[in-house]
Order: sequence, then structure tokens, then C-alpha cells
Amino acid sequence: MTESSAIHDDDLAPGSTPRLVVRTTELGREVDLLATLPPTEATAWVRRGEGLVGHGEAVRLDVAGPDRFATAVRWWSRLSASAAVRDEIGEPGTGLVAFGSFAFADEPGHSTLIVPRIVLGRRGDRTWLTTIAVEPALPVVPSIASFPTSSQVGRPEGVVFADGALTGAQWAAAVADAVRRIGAGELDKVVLARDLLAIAEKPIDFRWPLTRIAQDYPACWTYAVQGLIGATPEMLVRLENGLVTSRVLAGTIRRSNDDAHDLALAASLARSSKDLEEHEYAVRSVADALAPHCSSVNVPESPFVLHLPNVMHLATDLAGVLADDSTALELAAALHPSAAVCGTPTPVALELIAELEHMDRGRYAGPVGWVDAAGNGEWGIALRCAQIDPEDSRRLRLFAGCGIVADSVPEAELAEAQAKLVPVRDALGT
Ligand SMILES: C=C(O[C@@H]1C=C(C(=O)O)C=C[C@H]1O)C(=O)O
Repeated sequence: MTESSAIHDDDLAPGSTPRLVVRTTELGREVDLLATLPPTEATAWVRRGEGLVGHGEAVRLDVAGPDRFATAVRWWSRLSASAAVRDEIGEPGTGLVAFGSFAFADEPGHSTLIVPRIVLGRRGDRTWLTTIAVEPALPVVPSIASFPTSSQVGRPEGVVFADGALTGAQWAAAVADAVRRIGAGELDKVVLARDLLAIAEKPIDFRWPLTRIAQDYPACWTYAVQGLIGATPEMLVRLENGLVTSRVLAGTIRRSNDDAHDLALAASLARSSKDLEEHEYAVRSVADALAPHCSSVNVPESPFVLHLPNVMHLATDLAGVLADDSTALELAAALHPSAAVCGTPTPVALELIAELEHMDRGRYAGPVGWVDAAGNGEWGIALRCAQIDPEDSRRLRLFAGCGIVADSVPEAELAEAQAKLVPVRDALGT
């Protein structure tokens, strides 16, 4: 039942596309999506109880390298064209869908698109169940009563943390180096990230931190794809029936424990020229990448302040009308890497990241989300996340990064990175 056929780049000859038989039916009852997740082969994209979760794998594409997006786009278009779909709802996210998660960098990189065997979805007050079978197998008819509930999920035990590639002091020195290089005119902005290791006494059931992070960060999109779990506040791109939207974040301040003080901090963030500069680069990069695909892109004149429990961000919501036949996946490919997670100019920032971070970002800071056969979809930037070690589920890697511009202060950036690690640290129960 859970067998999946992993497909590699060289299996993409037209005749090799499997034919999928897909059926979506209305559930007509409420469903707590995350509570249905199985312990393995689970995928999720959920915000405030709405979204999609996937069980098992019908087919999967594994891909790496600079052509990862192009290969995935081709694969998805063939799979969608050949599928036999019966969909009694016909909304974004019903019918055939794939979840995906892409590597930040071209190398070494590992990216994936997964078509689950079963998808449960909720949009507004409509809920549905989609089954996906690979022909000639018969469609699976699951019983929703047999799905597990999160009460069976055990809490992580004895989690300890250790530095990843760099200690805090080494990372602050890398930030200082970046500030010097920006001062010397090599580039305008670079986003530097660091990793932290979390080691538990026993294998971690990803459903514990996932459920906790979804509860604690309701404004974020909670995701799980192949052991990468988190809750991102940043929507790289959403495409729904021709409407394109994006939420760009850049410019951050840590929250205090005092609401009145937080309001003053929010006001100072909205006036901070350093943060406004950092934000402007990120908004520009998204607006420029969307422009060729949209008839118009609406860019608000000034950002608003997004309040999260741990930090506040400068945020801009962009909107446009799709002018070509791009899918959400193609738009995500066009937008990656935005200056919110890479820098300006992009190629110089990419090189500096590779030189100064001393680590592989993996799928952190890459697009994560879903696409359907009509091209609708949502792709966030994989932030505030942890990657569970596929060989040893007691071990996780957490990531956090900060935009560095000419006025950045290394110690302040280190504190900001620590604050961005809080959601996952708390979700691990420490
Ligand atoms: C890179 C991260 O966050 C990004 C960087 C931000 C900043 O530098 O102010 C803010 C939000 C994100 O676009 C992260 O969370 O790891």
C-alpha cells in the first residue's frame, strides 16, 4: 500500500510517465488535518487548520542540480496531463496534487516532489479526501476513522543542543566579514545563516514538534516534506485561479515580554533605515521576478509590521494577475532565491554564502509547498525549520539566517538568529 516509485532525472522519457487515477470526494465533516498524519511518509501544508496533508507516496521525483526546477516542472506537467481525475469539488488543492521541497543551492542539493496516496484537504468549511493510485492498481479506499490522532504521539525526550558548522562567535565573525565586503562595494546585501544541532535520547516523532509549532505560530504556514519540518511566515508565491500573491519579509526585531514595549519596538522597526533598506532589496527581487509573468504587480509603498510570538518583521504583500500559463511551481522557480534569503546582487551573494557559511543549507531557505494539476499552489520559503536526519531520527539540524547590509552589527545579528531558532527549539519541548 505504501510502496512508492521514486523517479530520477533520467527516467523522464515520455513513455515512462506513470498514469495516475485520482479521485476527490467531499468529506462533509470537520477534520483536524495534522492529527491524521501517519508517523512516516507524511506531508503537510497547513495554516489555521486549512490546507493539505498527504499520506504515503504514490509517485515521487528526486532531483538535484541547477536544473532541479525545470525537471520538476516537466515531470509535473506530464504527470498532470496523463492523469485520469474525477474531482467533485474543483477548487485549488483538490484533484491531483504534489507536495515539494527544493534545495536552496544548485549543489549538492536534494529536491523532491511527492504525490501522496491519500490527500486530506480543507478550505474554508469544505473538506475533502483525494485518493491517488498508480495504474493499473485499484484506488485505495481509506477509512478516515482509522487515521491516528496526535494523542498517540510521544514528546521528544532529553533534547540537547550543539553548535553546527560554526560557533556563535565564528558566525558573528563571518557577519563582520560580510559587512566589510559590503562596505568595500562587492555587494549590497547578503543573507547569512547558521545551523544548530538538536540531539534527543530517542527517535523524534516529527508530529510532536509539528503540531506544537502550528499551535504556537498560527500566522505561519506549517509544513512537513521528507523530514523537513517547520512553520514559515514567508509566502514566496501563491497562485489561485490566476491571482498571484506573495508575502515578502526582511527586517527583523526581537520581541520583549511586554506588549507596550513591543509597540514601541514595532514603531522603531518601521522607521529603521537599515531594516527598510534590507526590506527594499527583498521586495524588489520579488517584484522584478514576477513582472514578466503578470499583467500588473501591485507593490504597496511601505511595509507593515508582522507580529509573531518571537520576532516582528517588516512585511510587504504583493499581488498580481497572471499573464501567462505558468504554474505556481514555475513562479516559485522564477522567484528563487529571493533577496530575503540570498542577497543583492544574487550571484555575488550566492558565492559569499558558500564561502562564509561553511555548511550546506540543504532544503532550508528553498521553496516548500504544493502544486495542483491546474497549476494552482502555494510555495513558502522553508524558514524556522529543522531537518530530521534520515539515518538517525534522534538528530535534527535547525537553521536561521539574517539579512546583512552595510549597517549590520554582528552581535545583534547573532541575537536575531537565536530568536529565529526559538520556534523549533520550543517545539522540541525545551
Ligand atoms: C533567513 C531567515 O529569515 C529571513 C530574513 C529576515 C531578516 O533578515 O530580517 C526576515 C525574514 C526572512 O526573510 C530565517 O528565518 O532563517
